[in-house]
Amino acid sequence: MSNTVYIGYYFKVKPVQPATEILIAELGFAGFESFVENEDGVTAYIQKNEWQKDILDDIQILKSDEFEITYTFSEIEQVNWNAEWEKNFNPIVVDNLCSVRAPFHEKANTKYDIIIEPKMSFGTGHHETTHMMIQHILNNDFQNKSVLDMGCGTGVLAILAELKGAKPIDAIDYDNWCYLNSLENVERNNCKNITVLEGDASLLKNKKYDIIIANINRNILLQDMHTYAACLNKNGMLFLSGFYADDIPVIKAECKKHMLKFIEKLERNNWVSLKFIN
Ligand SMILES: C[S@@+](CC[C@H](N)C(=O)[O-])C[C@H]1O[C@@H](n2cnc3c(N)ncnc32)[C@H](O)[C@@H]1O
Repeated sequence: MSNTVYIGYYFKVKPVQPATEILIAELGFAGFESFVENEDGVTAYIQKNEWQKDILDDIQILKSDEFEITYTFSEIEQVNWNAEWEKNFNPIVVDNLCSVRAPFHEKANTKYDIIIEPKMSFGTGHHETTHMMIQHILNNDFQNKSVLDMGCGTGVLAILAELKGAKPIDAIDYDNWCYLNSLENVERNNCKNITVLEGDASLLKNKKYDIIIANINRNILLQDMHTYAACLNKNGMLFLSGFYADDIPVIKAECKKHMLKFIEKLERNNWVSLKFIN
């Protein structure tokens, strides 16, 4: 429970994605500190002493004709974050094998039981892309493989990789909150083989991995593909997600440029996740 005074903005977004994701990114840059997503959009919180009347003036997505975004806001004396997460984070189970739940949920009866304190980071397993990446990890051999989890969010994929026997594992995110949250979750799940790093693809000079997992977005993946390809050991596997079915041709073309061979596609609600090998 925090005693800080917050301003809460309640955004309704149509259609909800990808606009909500973009909105959260922009609000984060503007100083908003915490976000709770729901089926209509997102509630975003900023500390009152960080707030100004024109705080939303530079939020570009609010000016877009492609999305309809409405909002109200109000001052909140105290935010009970635990209650907020409890309301918004349901445990999930992937293929009856892996569950992702919060500490306040009951212990799951699956082979892999991952505990995530989601806070603000992406990666609760609720998102289609995380779900499919979990499926890829479940379906492939990770035993004793070196792994990079690029854009690790809460660290959920790196944690599953360790549970499947991978080592060593680097989990990287450029967002400070995700970096801190991943460190917390790695410890919470007693992982011993994961190094969490704050940064981006520029950290990957001279690094080599047997497996690279990157659930980010189309543009970052296209931009950094040459780096991923250079970091992948011979016979390595690359798992990509964070984009739509329509983006498959451009992602495949970029991979082909780097001699990465397409192997498999998973799809959920128009989001996709692809496997490549080199
Ligand atoms: C879609 S989330 C995926 C989180 C988690 N891996 C999962 O599967 O649920 C993408 C993550 O990538 C991070 N990210 C975005 N661009 C990045 C970049 N250039 N370098 C490193 N991390 C990045 C974001 O901060 C975010 O946590």
